[in-house]
Amino acid sequence: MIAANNLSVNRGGRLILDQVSFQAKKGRMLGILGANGSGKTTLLKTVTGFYPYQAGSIEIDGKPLATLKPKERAQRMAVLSQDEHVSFDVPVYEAVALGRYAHQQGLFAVKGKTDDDIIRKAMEETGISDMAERSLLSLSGGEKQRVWLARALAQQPDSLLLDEPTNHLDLARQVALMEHLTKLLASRQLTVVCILHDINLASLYCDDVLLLKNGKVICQGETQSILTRGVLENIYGTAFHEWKEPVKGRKQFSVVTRV
Ligand SMILES: Nc1ncnc2c1ncn2[C@@H]1O[C@H](COP(=O)(O)OP(=O)(O)OP(=O)(O)O)[C@@H](O)[C@H]1O
Repeated sequence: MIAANNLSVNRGGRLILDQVSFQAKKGRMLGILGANGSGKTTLLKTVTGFYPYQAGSIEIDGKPLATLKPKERAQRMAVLSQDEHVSFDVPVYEAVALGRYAHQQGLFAVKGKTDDDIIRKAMEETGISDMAERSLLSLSGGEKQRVWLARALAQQPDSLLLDEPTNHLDLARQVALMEHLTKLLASRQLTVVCILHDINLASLYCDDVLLLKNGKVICQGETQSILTRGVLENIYGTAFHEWKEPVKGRKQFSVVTRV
C-alpha cells in the first residue's frame, strides 16, 4: 500500500502540491486525473522518491519512504514515466532485463535462469516476445511503451506506478493494456497507480480515482461515485454529457461541442 499524508511540494519556488493525501491499496487500481499542469506527474514522482517534498509524509507498506534504500524501493515500486527516453541502443530483451537489476546482487551481477524466465514472461505478457532481438531505437512509440511496461513487470514490484501508460497506444492496445493490468492486480495482488487523461478508460478500469486541480485534491474515492458530470466540468472547465456503457453499466462521458 502507498499512503501520502498532507504532502506539499515546491518546485522552482512554486507550490505545486498543496496538502495532498491519498491511499493506494493492494489489489486495487487508483486513477489520478486532472487537467494539464494540475500536479499529477509531480505527485507520482514524489511518492516514488524522485522529487523531494517539503511537508507531509509518504509510507510504502507502512514504512516511511525515506527509510527505504534505493534497491528496496525498486523491489517494491516500478515506475513507468511519461518521459522515458532512449539514450543508447540495446536489443529489446536487454532493455526489459534492466528491470531485474533491483533483484541482483553485486555490481557485475549475472542474470540467472530465473531472471531469464521472468524477463521472457514479462515480454510475453506485453506482446513483445517476437521483438526480443530488435533494436530499441527502431521501435515505434507504442512498441517502446510496451517495452517499458515489460521492464516494469520484470521488476516484480508490489506496486506499479504508471504515468499515462496508454500514451502512444492504439485503441485496441489501450483496452488490452488496461485489461491486462486488471488481471495482474488480481493475480499478483499488486497496487496500481495510473495517471490517465482518458476519463472513460479510468471509469471502466480504475477501482478508485483521485481528482487534482491546481495541486489540490478536489475529491477521491470509489470511481463510480466520484466521477460525475459536475465534478469533471469543474476539473476540466468544459461541458460534458454523461451516459452509461451497456456492458458493465459504467459511466462514460463525452465533451459537448460549443461551435
Ligand atoms: N521544476 C519546476 N519548476 C517550476 N514549476 C514546475 C517544475 N516542475 C513542474 N512545474 C509545474 O508544476 C505544475 C504541475 O506539473 P505536472 O507535470 O505535475 O502536471 P501534470 O498534471 O502531470 O500535467 P500534464 O497533464 O500536462 O502532464 C505545472 O504547472 C508545471 O509547470
